[in-house]
Amino acid sequence: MSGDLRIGIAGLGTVGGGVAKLLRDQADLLAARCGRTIRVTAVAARDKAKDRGVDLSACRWHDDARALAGDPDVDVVVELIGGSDGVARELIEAAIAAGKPVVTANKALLALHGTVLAKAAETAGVPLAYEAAVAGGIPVIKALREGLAANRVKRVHGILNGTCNYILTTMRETGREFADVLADAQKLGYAEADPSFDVDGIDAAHKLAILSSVAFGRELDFAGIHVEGIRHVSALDLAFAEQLGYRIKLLGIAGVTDHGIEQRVHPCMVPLAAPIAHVEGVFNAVFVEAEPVGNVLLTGRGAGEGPTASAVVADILDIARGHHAPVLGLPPSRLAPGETAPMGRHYGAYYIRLMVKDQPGVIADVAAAFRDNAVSMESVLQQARDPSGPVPVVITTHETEEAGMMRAIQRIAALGSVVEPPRLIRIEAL
Ligand SMILES: NC(=O)c1ccc[n+]([C@@H]2O[C@H](COP(=O)([O-])OP(=O)(O)OC[C@H]3O[C@@H](n4cnc5c(N)ncnc54)[C@H](O)[C@@H]3O)[C@@H](O)[C@H]2O)c1
Ligand SMILES: N[C@@H](CCO)C(=O)O
Ligand code: NA
Repeated sequence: MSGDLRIGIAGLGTVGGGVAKLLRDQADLLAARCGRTIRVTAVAARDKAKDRGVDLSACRWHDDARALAGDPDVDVVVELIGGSDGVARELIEAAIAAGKPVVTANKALLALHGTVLAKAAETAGVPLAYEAAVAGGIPVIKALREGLAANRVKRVHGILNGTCNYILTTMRETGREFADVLADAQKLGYAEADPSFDVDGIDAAHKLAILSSVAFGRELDFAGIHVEGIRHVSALDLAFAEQLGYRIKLLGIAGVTDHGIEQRVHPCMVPLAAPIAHVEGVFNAVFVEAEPVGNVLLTGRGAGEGPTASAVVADILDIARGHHAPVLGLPPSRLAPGETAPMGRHYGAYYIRLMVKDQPGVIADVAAAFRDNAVSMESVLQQARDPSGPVPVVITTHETEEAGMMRAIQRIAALGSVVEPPRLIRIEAL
């Protein structure tokens, strides 16, 4: 493919608008870097009159985004609509069938259908590029698929959702409430169209499924991921964590274990000594442990117009240059099956937050429940906050056998002096 590279963009929202602006603003730099002029020739977007800060009046406007696949003036289809099925999926399938390269930022679609789409793209001999789908502007897919391709990856973990990291950071720094800070993240264009995907950990799990596939050479298995979100993390937990020398982060963790590949997304107590504890705001981070390279930490903005547009346009440049790596890092026939090992949380250290009545013997009852189930407590913090209300009590444990921990928690939850369900956050020694 030579001459001008003609782009069709579906979706002109936060990311699509940013891509159109970046292609306009950096046209000369991009042409110099790939030896071709890249121009937008067709778009499909709702609300044609909406001002996106870029003049697209010369483009062909399609009412049906799927028509971009058959548009003779489009060489590359860029899908920035979102959604794990429907038009986004049909557009990508039609583009591949038409022999057109595809660039997408759609982690939901790839997490659920990425293996099938990768096989279709490889069969058709066309690129399916998705750098923007994982960790926004951080080039983590290219790092794993190219820069680290000579390594065996043992574990990847990271902060994969900018909205949650922005919420946890801002709540801790300002004391503002969850709902208030989430509204900010939406205004800033960080959150998904349905923000429950962010706060319930689903978006991070979408990305972890893709990361795991590329890192460990296996088919995607989103359904196998253990997922918890951040709704139950309170301002109290954030303050206690700081006092105890931790930061609370929503982490995605995938690693090779003796019973297969484990994949999990949940809030974690991260020691302040760990670099990832200091990745704040909308920033993401991906920590790769591999041989022979050792540890690699990549960090950058994981959401927002500019960082995401940067990743989308990088994929367009690769296509302009004729770069074409296997979609998931390996030819589909070489991918291992995707099934995920059951959650191997047999041992772990935990932070437990209780809300108890201010009455004699409460701590003794709690301690007895832990003692009788062989759970070793490391620290106990009790701070009377509201004289008329329940008292927060925070306990951290040493590494302990999880079954005993769960028996102790059940016994504690049944105590008449415990007025709310105990809240647990796993302490991750990263
Ligand atoms: N916002 C981010 O920081 C970010 C980062 C990485 C990846 N993504 C992904 O990029 C994609 C787009 O995200 P966004 O933040 O730009 O969302 P958005 O809601 O701002 O934009 C999506 C746009 O697509 C339009 N649209 C929806 N259905 C359409 C259809 N059938 N035909 C034409 N237009 C249609 C909507 O009107 C909207 O303008 C999603 O898959 C998202 O998960 C977003
Ligand atoms: N809603 C996503 C956008 C980037 O994928 C996030 O907050 O990380
Ligand atoms: Na990325």
